[in-house]
Amino acid sequence: MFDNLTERLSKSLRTITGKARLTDDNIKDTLREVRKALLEADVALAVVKTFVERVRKRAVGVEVARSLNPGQQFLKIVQAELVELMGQANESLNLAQQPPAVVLMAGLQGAGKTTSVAKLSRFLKERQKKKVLVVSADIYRPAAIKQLETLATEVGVEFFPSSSDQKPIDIAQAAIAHAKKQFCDVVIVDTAGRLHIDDALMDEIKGLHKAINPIETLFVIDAMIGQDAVNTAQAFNEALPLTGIILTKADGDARGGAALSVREVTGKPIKFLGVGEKVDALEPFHPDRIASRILGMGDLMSLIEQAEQTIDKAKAEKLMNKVSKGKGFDLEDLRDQLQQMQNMGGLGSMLEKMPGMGNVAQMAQQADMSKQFKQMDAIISSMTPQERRDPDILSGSRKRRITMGSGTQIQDLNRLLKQHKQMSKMMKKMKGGGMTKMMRGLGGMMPGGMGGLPPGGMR
Ligand SMILES: Nc1nc2c(ncn2[C@@H]2O[C@H](COP(=O)(O)OP(=O)(O)OP(=O)(O)O)[C@@H](O)[C@H]2O)c(=O)[nH]1
Repeated sequence: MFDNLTERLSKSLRTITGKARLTDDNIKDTLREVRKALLEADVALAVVKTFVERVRKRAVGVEVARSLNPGQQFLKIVQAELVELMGQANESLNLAQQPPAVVLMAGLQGAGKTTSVAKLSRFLKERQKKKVLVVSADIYRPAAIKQLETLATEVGVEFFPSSSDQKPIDIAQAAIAHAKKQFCDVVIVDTAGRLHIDDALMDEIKGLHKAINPIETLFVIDAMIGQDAVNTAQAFNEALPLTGIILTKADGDARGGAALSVREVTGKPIKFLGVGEKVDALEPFHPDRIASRILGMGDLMSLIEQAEQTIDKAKAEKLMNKVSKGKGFDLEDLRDQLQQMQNMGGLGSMLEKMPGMGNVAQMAQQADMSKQFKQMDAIISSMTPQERRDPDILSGSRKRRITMGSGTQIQDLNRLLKQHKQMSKMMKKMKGGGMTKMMRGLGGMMPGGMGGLPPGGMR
């Protein structure tokens, strides 16, 4: 989401890096560029102004620490201010109340409310071991209720049936009463979408809010709507006592402005980012990590957490044992690793979180790495178990058989074998451990050891 912004900001900050001192003039020049970069990323004008002014105030007359050059010092200020802009700490959901804790979802049509209900319920179930019940109070779009039912089944949470001839308040109250009886911890209420700010529907959701008194009222907003995000967020914030925001479609090519503006204009924290269409594509929002990502410093913490969530621990351990006993990293293992990368959203999404890899990530996405992964998978699948264990036995005729079987060329197979050799060497060096360890290693290489530090990076 932040690719362009990252690129523009890095460019503008580069000019100040070479300077011996931070002066009024070079600060002014750099800030002009920063301002342009933010506006281009669709950050609201008022927010840009406040932000630039805050950075300027902090930068002017600052004592440059001996260990940092002026550019780094300036970067540190920009990072701290970005964090400030997006809210200090990650504010998770407040579910501490007599169960069930009621969560109300609000937002425009198509913002991703229903999908977010499913993602959130899965998140609460898997990460916080909560018993979740979901219900749809969208009586206008009959397919909406069915959509929620399908998603609830997919993520394995309880669905409370409703129908379009009921009243939204009755539906929500019945669901809450049912949840109490069933000892559910959380009830998530999905609501009807609005095409735009529509008085009748706004009144309806206000009434619903009053009747069920949710502990969390989450506003779901699509990052792709750019500058409009601010007006929409403001309108919802005035109508409802929002407690937080879910910013969806952060995986798309949105320019990132919404992420930077909504907190400032509503005063409400972004609590989650939607990063894909699948039900597991939800990330808790950490302003400090996002600030690092925007500044091209990567987000290793999120990557490591994600790896720990998705990587099959048993398999990783088996691999570690195998490699540490001096047995090779074979093609079967390579296939497992590729699979795990795919599960983590593919190489592009992983690279995006690595420091300085933003551009490479874009290239990887453009080159459609998933196609290459599929091709590698097809090649390995066309080998016999013996060949996978010991690729050195691959003679010319075996290679021909494999490429015929997988619909690939000899060059593709040779490339795969070369990549496998390289990975195998790397694994030996790390004595197994696969991706989690590889990323830990990367974290350790960061200036200041970001991987080992609590989120916060440079502060
Ligand atoms: N890429 C991407 N797509 C998303 C994300 N969240 C939702 N979507 C997609 O956005 C579309 C709309 O999502 P819904 O959940 O149906 O939206 P809604 O707000 O419930 O819409 P209404 O029920 O009509 O109000 C669907 O195609 C989703 O798959 C996300 O984080 N990333």
